[in-house]
Amino acid sequence: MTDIAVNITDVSKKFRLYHERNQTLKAAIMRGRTSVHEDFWALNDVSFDVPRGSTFGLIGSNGSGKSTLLKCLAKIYTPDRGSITHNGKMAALLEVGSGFHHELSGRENIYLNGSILGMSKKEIDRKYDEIVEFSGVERFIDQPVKNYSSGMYVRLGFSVAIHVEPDILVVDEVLAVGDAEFQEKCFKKFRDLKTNGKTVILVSHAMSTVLDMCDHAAWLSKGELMMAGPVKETVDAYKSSLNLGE
Ligand SMILES: Nc1ncnc2c1ncn2[C@@H]1O[C@H](COP(=O)(O)OP(=O)(O)OP(=O)(O)O)[C@@H](O)[C@H]1O
Repeated sequence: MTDIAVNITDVSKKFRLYHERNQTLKAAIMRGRTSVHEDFWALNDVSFDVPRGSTFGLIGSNGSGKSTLLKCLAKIYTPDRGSITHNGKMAALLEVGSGFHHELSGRENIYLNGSILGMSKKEIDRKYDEIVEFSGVERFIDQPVKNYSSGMYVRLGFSVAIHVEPDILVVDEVLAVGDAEFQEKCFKKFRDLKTNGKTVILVSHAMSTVLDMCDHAAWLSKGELMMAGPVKETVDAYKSSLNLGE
């Protein structure tokens, strides 16, 4: 078995930025089907490995490409160049409410989201009570989730994701919307996963959290990898770049 949970090699991802030169309907009709756009590379030749069993922080300023990279990991986006390979079962919690159907109840969404993440109905039946208990939203479990607060969404989403028992758990900044008690519960869960040799990849703007939780980190800036390695060195380098006005 390899010591690498995720290998990212020369990953680039581009988006199209559309520019409307003239906003009138007449101009749009005259222009026909052609549109004016430029290619924007949100990730540019990014390569690094995530060691198995590490808690790995992804850091960098707003718009540096962290969420785009996580979406490539979770196969929501396909990179335009490069490759990503991972060893083991992956579960991802990316945006508040992603994978949930707003009209359905919390109970129905546990089954929907659980099966999207690869659990069988039998497995969800078995874990259902634990999922609800960890989420702390028991009272509202039969209400449509469109009435949930963002913290409640994240509680339920996180609870489903960890009950998939993934080898690699990928979490975007979403935990920040949970309250202090729930965040502490999540951090405890990260420690348990680490003790059991599982890998956690998380995005955070809170450097104290990254230093506290992670052993490794990668720093992205404007879609490029600036540094990947032990957490302290990487966070220090990122912080000094901010003092210098990166
Ligand atoms: N679907 C999209 N279409 C066009 N541009 C996009 C799209 N998704 C992301 N981008 C652009 O890609 C860049 C990287 O965005 P991304 O969300 O990955 O950054 P981030 O590091 O996660 O930022 P933040 O810390 O603010 O969450 C940004 O400039 C953003 O505008």
